[in-house]
Amino acid sequence: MSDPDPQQSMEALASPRVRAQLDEDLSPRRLALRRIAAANRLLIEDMVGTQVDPGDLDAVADELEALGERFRHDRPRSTYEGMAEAAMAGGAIEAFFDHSPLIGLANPLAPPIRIEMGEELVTGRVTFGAVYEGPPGCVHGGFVAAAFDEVLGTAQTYSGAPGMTARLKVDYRSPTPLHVPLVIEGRFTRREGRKIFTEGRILDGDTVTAEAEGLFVTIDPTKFRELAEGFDRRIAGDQADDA
Ligand SMILES: CCCCCCCCCCCCCCCC(=O)SCCNC(=O)CCNC(=O)[C@H](O)C(C)(C)COP(=O)(O)OP(=O)(O)OC[C@H]1O[C@@H](n2cnc3c(N)ncnc32)[C@H](O)[C@@H]1OP(=O)(O)O
Repeated sequence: MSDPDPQQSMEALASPRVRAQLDEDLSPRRLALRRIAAANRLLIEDMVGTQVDPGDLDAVADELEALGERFRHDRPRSTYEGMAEAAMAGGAIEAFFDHSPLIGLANPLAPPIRIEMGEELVTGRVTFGAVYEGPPGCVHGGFVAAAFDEVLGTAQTYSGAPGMTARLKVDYRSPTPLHVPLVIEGRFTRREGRKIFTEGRILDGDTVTAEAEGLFVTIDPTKFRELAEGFDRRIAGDQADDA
């Protein structure tokens, strides 16, 4: 495999994450999808621990089921399939990141983390709400790890040859609080052949709540295509089973 041009990789893979979080030059469809996701995110957050009168809960469920019916017919199996503007479909790569489960503004499951890319440091900013609760008042450790995966996954692009996460080590130093603006830092430290080393930490003010080391392994871009093709075959098999 030839070494990719670092500048090209940054352009192709890194900055679109940042551009994906701007509101500039968006099509009406993407703006609407982001609005829907934001409303959905708020709904999910507000529903956790709801104080709605128990007698009203069935009526709320009826409303949600009726709303769900409007989307059911075109529910995608994958965002690659469902997002006509996404990179895999030949459109703007930023649209692909709109669906990220960590940074995607059009994905209601995303907290979302806001990514900034400095000269050497990637900074993620996020406030985790109630739906991410693990220990009382604190972020579930799995979501801490997921946040690191995203931020270190961005930092690895500074290597010029980004790949997939092979190994993620997390040290949980102190509980990571909910409802508090957190800073997640990520750095590319070195590259050895296809192995890309990164490290990062999560800060609540001056307190380090967690530290991580991530190993990424450069892959041939065709691996993404193979993953997509394998997924298509699996779906085709499912549909044949359903018939
Ligand atoms: C167009 C639209 C698309 C846009 C595109 C965007 C892309 C940006 C997406 C961003 C997303 C955010 C960032 C999230 C990133 C994930 O979340 S990725 C998802 C989670 N990760 C995975 O699913 C990966 C699953 N694992 C694998 O597929 C394979 O194991 C790997 C990682 C590709 C490596 O396999 P391989 O290519 O066969 O490499 P292999 O020869 O086994 O290992 C190479 C070297 O790495 C070492 N190594 C491998 N695994 C390990 C390990 N676990 N521990 C230690 N060393 C290891 C080997 O020892 C070897 O070392 P050397 O002998 O060279 O010294």
